[in-house]
Amino acid sequence: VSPQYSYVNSSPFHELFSLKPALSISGSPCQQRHTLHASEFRNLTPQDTLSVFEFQREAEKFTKGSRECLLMHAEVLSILGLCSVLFMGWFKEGQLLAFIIRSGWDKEKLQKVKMPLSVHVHVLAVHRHCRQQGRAFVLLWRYLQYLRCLPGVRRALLICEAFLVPFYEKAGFKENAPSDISVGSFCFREMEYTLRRLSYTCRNSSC
Ligand SMILES: CC(=O)SCCNC(=O)CCNC(=O)[C@H](O)C(C)(C)COP(=O)(O)OP(=O)(O)OC[C@H]1O[C@@H](n2cnc3c(N)ncnc32)[C@H](O)[C@@H]1OP(=O)(O)O
Repeated sequence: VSPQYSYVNSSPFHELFSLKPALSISGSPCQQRHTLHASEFRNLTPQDTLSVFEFQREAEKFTKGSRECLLMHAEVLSILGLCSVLFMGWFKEGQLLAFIIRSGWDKEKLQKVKMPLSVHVHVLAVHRHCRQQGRAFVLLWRYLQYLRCLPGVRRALLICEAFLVPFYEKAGFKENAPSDISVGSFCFREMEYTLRRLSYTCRNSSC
């Protein structure tokens, strides 16, 4: 499996999840250069640090009191530099629309364990101007398909607030016992997704 994952409307699933017409995100200049892909799913890299940092800062989850969850600019830069293979962004004409980043990123762990058994999704976020259009669902689905192909990864785990449980259940996650993690007054549910191997990825492999 190539560590770089670039997905430019060419997947066999594209017809299932074709994109809606181009959006103009107000407040941020839309890049229109011909060299930019109309729509692209790819791993996030350190060059995306500023976009990710600004993006998560505006997400209401972080501005309504739960600032402990906010990753600092240096942390974002550091985690994107360490293991970009587990972070995915959805770009439209070069503009970041949505991203997923995983947690458990401390340097020691990443150096010891090249590919973890469980991937902990830390943040799934969609730009506030693009919500309620099914984008989080599409990105999550693509991310789970992608994880399936990574050797050794067996499940995806995340914690979320109760109101998002139905959303993650719709995406195939099952609720575990309530999480003992709390941030200020926020309590969380733990959700788990078991990654079943696709038959063609198992052929000629030990998984
Ligand atoms: C592991 C984690 O990251 S948990 C934290 C999730 N991220 C955040 O809170 C960051 C800020 N919020 C966001 O970025 C977005 O609102 C997201 C990621 C939660 C949802 O993105 P969207 O693209 O709008 O979601 P999408 O359109 O695919 O699905 C919408 C579904 O999400 C759920 N949902 C999204 N926001 C809410 C909300 N505020 N209240 C209740 N349900 C919600 C609903 O189930 C909805 O389903 P419906 O269309 O049947 O009503």
